[in-house]
Amino acid sequence: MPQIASNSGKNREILSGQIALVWHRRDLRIDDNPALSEAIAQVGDQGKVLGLFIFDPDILDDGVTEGSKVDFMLGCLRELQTNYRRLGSDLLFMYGEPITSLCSLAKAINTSHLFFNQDVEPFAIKRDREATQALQEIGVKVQSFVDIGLIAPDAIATQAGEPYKVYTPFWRNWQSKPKPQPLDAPQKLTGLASYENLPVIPLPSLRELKFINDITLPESGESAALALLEAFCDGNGILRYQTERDFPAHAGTSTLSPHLRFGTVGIRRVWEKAIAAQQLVRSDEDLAGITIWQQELAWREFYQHVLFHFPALATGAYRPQMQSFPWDDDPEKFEAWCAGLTGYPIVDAAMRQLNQTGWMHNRCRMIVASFLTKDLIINWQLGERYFMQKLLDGDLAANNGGWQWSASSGMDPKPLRIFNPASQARKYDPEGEYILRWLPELQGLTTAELLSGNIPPHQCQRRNYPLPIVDHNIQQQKFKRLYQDCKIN
Ligand SMILES: Cc1cc2nc3c(=O)[nH]c(=O)nc-3n(C[C@H](O)[C@H](O)[C@H](O)COP(=O)(O)OP(=O)(O)OC[C@H]3O[C@@H](n4cnc5c(N)ncnc54)[C@H](O)[C@@H]3O)c2cc1C
Repeated sequence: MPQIASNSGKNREILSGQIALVWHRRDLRIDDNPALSEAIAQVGDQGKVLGLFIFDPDILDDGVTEGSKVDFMLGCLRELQTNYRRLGSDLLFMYGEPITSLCSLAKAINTSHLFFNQDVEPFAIKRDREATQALQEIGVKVQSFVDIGLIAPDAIATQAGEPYKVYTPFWRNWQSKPKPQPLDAPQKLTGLASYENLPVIPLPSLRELKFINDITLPESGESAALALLEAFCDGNGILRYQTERDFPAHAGTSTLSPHLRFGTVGIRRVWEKAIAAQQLVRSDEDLAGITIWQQELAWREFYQHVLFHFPALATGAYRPQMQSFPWDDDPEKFEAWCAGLTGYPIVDAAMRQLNQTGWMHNRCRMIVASFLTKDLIINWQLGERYFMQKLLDGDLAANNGGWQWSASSGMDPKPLRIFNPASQARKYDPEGEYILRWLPELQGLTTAELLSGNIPPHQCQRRNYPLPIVDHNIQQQKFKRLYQDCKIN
C-alpha cells in the first residue's frame, strides 16, 4: 500500500533566516493552505517564503488538457501571485520537467526546504516521490501535507483494516471522524531582495502556452471561490440543496467544483462553512439539505480514497468481468454524443452545456454517461477522456469514479443501472426548461415532444435536429445480454 505522510506540524523545526519554497500544484490559494502555513511557521520572522508553480509540458501537451482549463488556471495563478506580492514575497513560475526545474531553482536561491501539499493521483504520487528523492540528494529537506481531503486516504479503513470499496460504510466512518480546522491566510511574507538571474519566467499568457479558449469562463481565483462558498452556505443554497440539487434548470448546487479541483478554496474552509450553516438551521428540511451536501463532499473523498488505494482504477475497469466487455465503439455515434446530436434532447442539452461552459450538472452527467455506455454501448473510457478534456473541474478521482459507477464497471454493489433518458427528463426537467436553454432550435415543440424525444421527422428536419441515433429499448436489452454474458464467462 502506498504511504502518505500526515501533516507534520508537531515535529516543527525553526529554520530561522532560511529560504523555504512552497510548490503549488492544485492548491492555488493562500488561505487554509497547510504547506504555506507550515513553511511560514518554520522559517519564523527572519526567514523567507517563496511560492513556486511549474508548468509541466507533459501535462500541458497530454492531448487531454484544453485551453479553457488552462485559461481558468492562469486566472487562479494571477490572483495567487498578486496575493504573494501583496504580502511581501512572490510566486515564481517555471516551465519544464518538474524535478529538474525544482533542483535548479533550489540551487539558484539556496533553499534548504521545500513544502508541498499531497495529491492522490498515481502520476502525482510517483512524481512527488521522485522529486523528494532528487531534492534530498542535493541537501534539500522536503515536507508534504494532507490537503485535498478532510481525512487522508490512509487515515480511514474498515474494521478489518482494509480500504473501503463501498460508499455508505465509508460515509458512516468518515462523518464520525473529527475534521481539521481551516488555517488562516498569512498576513505577511518576506521574499528575496532581488529576483534577477533566476531560472524563472513571468506568468505566461494562454497564447504563449499555445492554447486558445473560446468559452466564457466562470470567475477564477481564490476571492471568487470564497464568494461562491459564502453565497451558497450563508444564503439558502445549502438549505435547499436536498430539494433543488437534481433539477438542472435550477441553480441548485454550489458550482464550486472547478475551485475544489484547482484548490482555490481549502476543504477545511468549506467544511467550516457547512458546519456554521448547520448551527443555524430551523427545520429538519434545512438540516437534510446540509447533510446531503456534506455527503457529496464525502463522495469526493471516497473517490480519492479508492483511487489512492487502487491506482489501477485510473487505467481500466475495477470489475474483472468488465475488463473485456465487447463495447461497440462506433466513432460516428461517439462524435454525435460529443457534439450533442444524438436526437435525445436531454442528452444533447447536457452535452451542449458541457461544450459551451466547461461544466455540466451532476444529474446530466449521470444521464449522458449512462447513455454513452448503455445506449450507445461505447467504452466509458472514451467518455471519461472527453469529460477530462472539457470539464473545468475535470478531476481523475471524481471523474473516473463517476464513469465507472455509470458504466457498471466500478465498485458499486448494485452495478447494473440503466437510465431511461425520457423518464429522467420527465422527472428532473418537467417543463423542458433546461432542454430549451441548450437546444434553442427545439423552440415551438410541445413539452411532451421535448421530454420524450419523440419529435416528428419533419419537425427534426426543419430544425436541422437529428432523429434518435439509436432505440433506447433495443439498446438496453442488448446491453443487458452482453452484461449477463460477461458475468457468466
Ligand atoms: C460521469 C461523471 C463524471 C464526473 N466527473 C467529475 C469531475 O471530473 N470532477 C468533479 O469534481 N466531479 C465530477 N463528477 C461529480 C459531480 O457531477 C460534480 O462534482 C458536481 O456536478 C459539481 O457541481 P457542484 O460543484 O455544483 O457540486 P455540489 O453539488 O455543490 O457538490 C459540492 C462538491 O462536492 C463534490 N461532489 C459532488 N458530487 C460528487 C460526486 N458524485 N462525486 C464526487 N464528488 C462530488 C464536488 O467537489 C462538488 O463541487 C462526475 C460525476 C459523474 C456522474
